[in-house]
Amino acid sequence: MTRDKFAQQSLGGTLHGMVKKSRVLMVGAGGIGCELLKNLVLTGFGEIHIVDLDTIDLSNLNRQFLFRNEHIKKSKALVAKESAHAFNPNVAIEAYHDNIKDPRFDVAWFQAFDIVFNALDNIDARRHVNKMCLAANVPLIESGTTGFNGNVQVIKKGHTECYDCVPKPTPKVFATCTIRSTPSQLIHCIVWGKSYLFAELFGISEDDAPELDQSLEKEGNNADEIAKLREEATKLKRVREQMGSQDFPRAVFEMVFSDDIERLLSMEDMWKGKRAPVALSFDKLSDDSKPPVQTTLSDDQKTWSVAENFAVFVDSINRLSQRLETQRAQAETGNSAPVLSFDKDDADTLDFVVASANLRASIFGIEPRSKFDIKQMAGNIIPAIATTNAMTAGLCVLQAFKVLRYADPEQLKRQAKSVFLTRGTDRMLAPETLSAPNPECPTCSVARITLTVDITRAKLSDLVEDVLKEQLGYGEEFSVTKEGDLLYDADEDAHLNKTFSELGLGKGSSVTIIDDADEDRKVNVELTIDAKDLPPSDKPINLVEDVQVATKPNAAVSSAAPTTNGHNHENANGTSNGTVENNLKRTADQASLEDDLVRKKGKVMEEKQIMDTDDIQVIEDEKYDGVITLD
Ligand SMILES: Nc1ncnc2c1ncn2[C@@H]1O[C@H](COP(=O)(O)OP(=O)(O)OP(=O)(O)O)[C@@H](O)[C@H]1O
Ligand SMILES: [Zn+2]
Repeated sequence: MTRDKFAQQSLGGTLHGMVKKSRVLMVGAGGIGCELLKNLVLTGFGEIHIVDLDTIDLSNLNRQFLFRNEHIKKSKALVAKESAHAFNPNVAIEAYHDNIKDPRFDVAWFQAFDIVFNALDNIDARRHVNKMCLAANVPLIESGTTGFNGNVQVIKKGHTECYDCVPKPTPKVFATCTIRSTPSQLIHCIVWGKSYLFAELFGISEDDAPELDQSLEKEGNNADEIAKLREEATKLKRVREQMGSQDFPRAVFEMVFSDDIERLLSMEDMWKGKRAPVALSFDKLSDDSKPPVQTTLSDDQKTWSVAENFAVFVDSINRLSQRLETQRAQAETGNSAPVLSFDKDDADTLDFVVASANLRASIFGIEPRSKFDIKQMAGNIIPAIATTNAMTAGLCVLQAFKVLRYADPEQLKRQAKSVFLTRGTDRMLAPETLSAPNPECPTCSVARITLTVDITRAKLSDLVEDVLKEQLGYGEEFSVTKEGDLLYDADEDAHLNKTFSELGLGKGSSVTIIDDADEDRKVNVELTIDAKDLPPSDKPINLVEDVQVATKPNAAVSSAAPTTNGHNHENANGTSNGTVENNLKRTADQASLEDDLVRKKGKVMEEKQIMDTDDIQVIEDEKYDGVITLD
């Protein structure tokens, strides 16, 4: 019996032949990636390339089953290749321990694949691969999971929505005043410990903290309170100068848990109808009885008492100060001063944030939590679930079959699905028809033009004046951006005299041109740079071919975002939550009625040995103890 007999039987000869001949790329070899690679190898995908920049961590082993203890600190891509190859030596696997954003993975490299799979954990890398697949015109199967939710989406340039067609929500931010003056939940105290106290003492200042919303200050609200908060931060900077002295823990403690709280209390208006905070005393807590700090630290599931949190606070602040002092002593003069950053897996930083958050919580009458719980909250951790990854990876392969089978893109659009995996609704899997591209999408509704540029000679002004205004016919109102950062518009001319290399624009990088004219607006254009040394007598920047930029159809502006599916609530991990809100969906009752038909049909299929992977729907059927029926 040949190794691929079963794959051939279940897929049928034609599709199986296509699978065997295919050349695919998998980006990311983590939770979804390990499952997906196993599926691809066992199904017999002929040539599989894997890219992952990371090394294996102990915390990966519970679900990333291609990795074992002895692989810790080794490259994920290389170990995944070795482990998976043993499942099917007929498959060729190539592994790269690298960032997918590396210039060596250019458009031509992407073009050599039949399908690209994203098995990533961050929006930035997903957007990059999305862009490369659009540029290379290669179908992309995008996937993501968060806890029990998963989703898979097929992206085909010009025919379906791309990853950027539906804008992604920005991460949650908290108002500064809630964090600094009036916390009402433990998460506010954790953000305070992590993004304010820790950052001010050991890291970069709060001005750079992404979780704090500074807009209140900009709008001039609560002027007195803001002034007070600024004063506190300045005082804390002075306390920071005492780092290394024996009195440092006391100085920090008394400032943030005693003096600042007393000052807050003096703003009586703030506490009308609210529980007023109660300041803590360093001396009293020093005298309170508590176990040795190592005993407290050894139990991360227990909620520590105020005295225990106090002991951990003092202990961790000493550990962190010593570490920073040592780093400073070793730092070379002339380099910027070393700083520490919060990492949920760095025990010193986590202990400090847990103790600080719980002490602050006790001041404001908020329920404290265990170190284990606070680690999840501080690290924005949503537990990764192996089963969700496995199901999602399975769905990726089912969609890949459609990509291989339907060469005609419009047929593919009709046959392939965007699938949502979710709990808490009638159906675990909700397949959806793919939407058409959003005509306003900043990524896929763009025209792509290549420029030959001598990057050491060409200036931004050459691009603006010679290429855009002169050759492509832009008026005065347009902007030039690089990865979302503004380089030029009618009010921003600071960079005009800089060369491309000074602006960090080299081979393969690109800028986007957005026309802001009132009428006949041109479609967005992405200019990709082909860096070349050009003779000094030549112009330093040239269009590769004669092009004209089309104008936007007026109607498209209002018909913009295809938000018909109500599914696009993306969370931090980049997966949508898959809530079923669409009226077009069948109800549970309808679904179970259909189940009977499905089962009958299944029987007939079994008898006739018809193997057709199209239109697979999975329905959880409670009447039959959660049996899953494939239609
Ligand atoms: N730019 C990138 N280039 C290549 N690989 C990337 C890039 N960004 C992320 N990855 C990889 O994508 C994978 C995503 O896997 P997963 O979501 O399971 O994350 P993880 O880091 O393995 O686990 P966790 O974040 O839950 O600890 C990781 O292995 C990560 O290294
Ligand atoms: Zn798009």
